[in-house]
Amino acid sequence: MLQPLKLIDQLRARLRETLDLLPLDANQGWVSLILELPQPLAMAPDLREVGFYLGHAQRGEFYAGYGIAAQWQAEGPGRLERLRQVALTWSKDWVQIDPDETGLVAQGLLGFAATPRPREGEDLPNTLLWLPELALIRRQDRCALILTASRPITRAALLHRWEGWIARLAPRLGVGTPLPLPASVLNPLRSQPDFSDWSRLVLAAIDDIANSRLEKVVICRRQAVRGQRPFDLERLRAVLSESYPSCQVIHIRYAGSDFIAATPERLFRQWGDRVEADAIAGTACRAQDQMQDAAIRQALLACPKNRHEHQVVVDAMHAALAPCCRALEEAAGPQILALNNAYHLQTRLRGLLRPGIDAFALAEHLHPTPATNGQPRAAAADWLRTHEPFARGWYTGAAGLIAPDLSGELWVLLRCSRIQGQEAELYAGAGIVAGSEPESEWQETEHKLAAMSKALRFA
Ligand SMILES: C=C(O[C@@H]1C=C(C(=O)O)C=C[C@H]1O)C(=O)O
Repeated sequence: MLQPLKLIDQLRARLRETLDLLPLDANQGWVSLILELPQPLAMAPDLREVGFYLGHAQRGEFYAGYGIAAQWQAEGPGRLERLRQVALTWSKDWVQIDPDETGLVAQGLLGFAATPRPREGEDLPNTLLWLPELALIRRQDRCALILTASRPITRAALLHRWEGWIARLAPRLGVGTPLPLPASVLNPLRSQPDFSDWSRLVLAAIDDIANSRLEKVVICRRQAVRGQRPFDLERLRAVLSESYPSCQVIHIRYAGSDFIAATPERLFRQWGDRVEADAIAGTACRAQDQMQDAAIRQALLACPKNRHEHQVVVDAMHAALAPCCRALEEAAGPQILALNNAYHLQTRLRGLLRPGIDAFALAEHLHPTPATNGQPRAAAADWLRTHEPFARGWYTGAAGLIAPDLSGELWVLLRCSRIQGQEAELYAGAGIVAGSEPESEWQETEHKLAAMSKALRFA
């Protein structure tokens, strides 16, 4: 890695060399400058200000955004369509200059809460589309810095802002990935619902399933914990990436609140006229012992209750995608998705899209799937609104990157936590179908909560 000072000088010089390429006319819109970084980065630093981070260790990718060049918010029915209308202007109003021919593009973050109706106690906007002022991107071995601003803007103002970002970022680029701290103790605070209310909820759901009002509903818990030191989010990102390399680590810091997830569940990826979506439902906790672990895997594949719970999700996602696609197929399955701590059943759907179907339209059709809400969709949402004792916020919502051509990839926000200083609120849920039992579903949520709580102990 270059010495920080040298890097600052190099980036400043490149900025001054390339600034004249930017069209700073009086037109409204945005402008981005993409500058290649001389060496691949191991990680994206947390500059401790408003920003977001999406990283996938196995793919060797991250996209970190800092500051706000532009943002749009929406809520209520039609929330995604309203933001889609904004993003449709990107292709003509967002000029991106890539003088180093990196082939990388500036993207926006799209994120949204579980339901379009905001509820009290939610601290992130219900639906948010966000262009950061500075982004660090890594794809395979290629790394770039992307600077973005709203137009019109003068060259002098741009230089001042962007040099400021480079000065703040460059000294942090040479610093390696933070190591886990010695394990500390987490004290559990309240769980909403507690076990007895949980049992009542699960039994009520099973009743409504027996009465054919529902086929499946996903009931969730919120568990508060207190650590012995303020959590270090940069370290937490590193611990989560190391522990769950196939998961997408998503960190959003906005309006003084930190939301972080390490999710195994990709809602979809869309590029050109293609879409891939993953149905993930059906869970078993893994064992240390290899023989026992192999038996758990086989038992999950053969378990009628889990297969049914999974199939409900596959069928609903198939039905949701069908109107968007001119061809749609699902892989033979289900397959096993193996995480460090759990096995899930997974089925991949692949489709060829009809013209005009972009990432916003796919999000609108697909979200929420019965993996996190239930089936039928509206009945399950009503049931949860009247029964669940807290606002889910962004938990079971989705987030991901959207490119200027409105293609993108969204991840379901699971295995996540809202963090404030030394306290964290963790979320987890379990799918209830005929044959579910309160005790084992509670154990499943305990296990899912542990994915985040274990990592928090080292941060
Ligand atoms: C709801 C959660 O997970 C979802 C529910 C699953 C299940 O019930 O088997 C499995 C994966 C996720 O789709 C969660 O992690 O909180």
